Amino acid sequence: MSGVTSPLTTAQAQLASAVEILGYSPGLHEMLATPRREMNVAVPLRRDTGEIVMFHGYRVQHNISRGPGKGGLRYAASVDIDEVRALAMWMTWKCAVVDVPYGGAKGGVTIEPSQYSSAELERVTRRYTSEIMPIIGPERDIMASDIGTDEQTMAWVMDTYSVNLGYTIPGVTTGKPFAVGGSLGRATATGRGVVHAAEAALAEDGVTLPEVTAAVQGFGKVGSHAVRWLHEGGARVVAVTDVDGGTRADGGLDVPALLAHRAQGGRVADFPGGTPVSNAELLALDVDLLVPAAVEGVLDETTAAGVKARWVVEGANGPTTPEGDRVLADRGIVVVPDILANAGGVVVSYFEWVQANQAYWWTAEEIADRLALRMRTAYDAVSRTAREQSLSLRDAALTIGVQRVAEAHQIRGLYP
Ligand SMILES: NC(=O)c1ccc[n+]([C@@H]2O[C@H](COP(=O)([O-])OP(=O)(O)OC[C@H]3O[C@@H](n4cnc5c(N)ncnc54)[C@H](O)[C@@H]3O)[C@@H](O)[C@H]2O)c1
Repeated sequence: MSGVTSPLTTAQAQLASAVEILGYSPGLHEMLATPRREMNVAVPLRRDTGEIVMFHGYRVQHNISRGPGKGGLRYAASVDIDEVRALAMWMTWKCAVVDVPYGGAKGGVTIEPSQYSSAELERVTRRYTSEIMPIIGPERDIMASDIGTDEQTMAWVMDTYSVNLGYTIPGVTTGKPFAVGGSLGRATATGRGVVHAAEAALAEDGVTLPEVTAAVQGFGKVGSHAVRWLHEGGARVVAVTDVDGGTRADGGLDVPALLAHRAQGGRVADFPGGTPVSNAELLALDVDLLVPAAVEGVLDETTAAGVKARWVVEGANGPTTPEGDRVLADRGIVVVPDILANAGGVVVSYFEWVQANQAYWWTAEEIADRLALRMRTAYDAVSRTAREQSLSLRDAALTIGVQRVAEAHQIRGLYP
């Protein structure tokens, strides 16, 4: 992590850059920068031992001009209101870039989930959900999983919301298990979308997946599926890390064996089919494609200078600081930005919400085809804008997203 540039500073600098390109007034800039609603809640937990501990939780609706708020729920020790504000702002631009009818939101609880039992996490989730009930709902703000939360967390949120209102409302969360109104293909969607974005970026240089080597940081809900789809697409995945470090094999990791090792509870760093590699080493490996899919701020001025990859495809939100961005751009490295590259998750979340609201479920093939089409359409629009206006892919994506949100503001008018 950079330690210098916080996620909120990064998000604000990115917005400022888009506003400058678009020539917007200071007033409109401020309106776009300011979250519409924020909720700060206390989350007391009775531990399994009977002891009471207090946590803090947040829900930020950065913008709701294009539709209900949409965004994940993060459980991590790093969570604070500013991190949630940054993540909510990125959701606003992301939903606009892939043109799903949502605003941007995010939630978080400052808790290290690995330190608590499943029963404790269930109680934290139900209490947090009850506290933010007034501002969430399928037409208000729809939650999904993020770092430290999963399908089970989303089922608890949906159940708590539904029980309190007296009937089942699957559309209040996405990323739920299929048995309670989830969508086929949601669990793998973000990773799959990352690979669609990578393929589109490579294709601009006439390169295909089987011709490239790749390194992926993060082996969670995004990283593990990105690794899987990269492998299935023919790329040679040579290194993977998670929070404890990772594994490397220059001839290519045996990805099915790594996924099986992980599924059995093994640490990536202990995978017998590779040699150890640290997170810092992974970022500087001599590979074609680098996919940071873990946490914010890992590519700063210093680490960006060591990147040897030709393409960086951002699976994580905010993995590159503005200083890191400048270094990568100066070195001619193509960065496919987070709000485009990892948007596959929110695209299939949108499909899940649509299916839940109409109580009619689509096939896995329909979902995969529609996801691929959305990612391709969004990539092409961003790439075209970048070419026509001589912008980076990041500035092009931000410009498209910010412009769509500003347009919604302008058409709706300022009340009163
Ligand atoms: N889950 C989604 O659908 C989704 C969608 C879009 C963006 N994202 C973003 O992708 C990133 C990862 O989310 P996720 O859902 O996969 O979370 P996750 O909790 O499932 O996985 C996180 C992974 O990152 C690793 N990690 C944590 N801290 C690290 C560190 N300091 N250095 C290296 N690795 C570290 C963990 O070990 C784990 O492998 C986040 O930035 C998240 O906001 C997630």
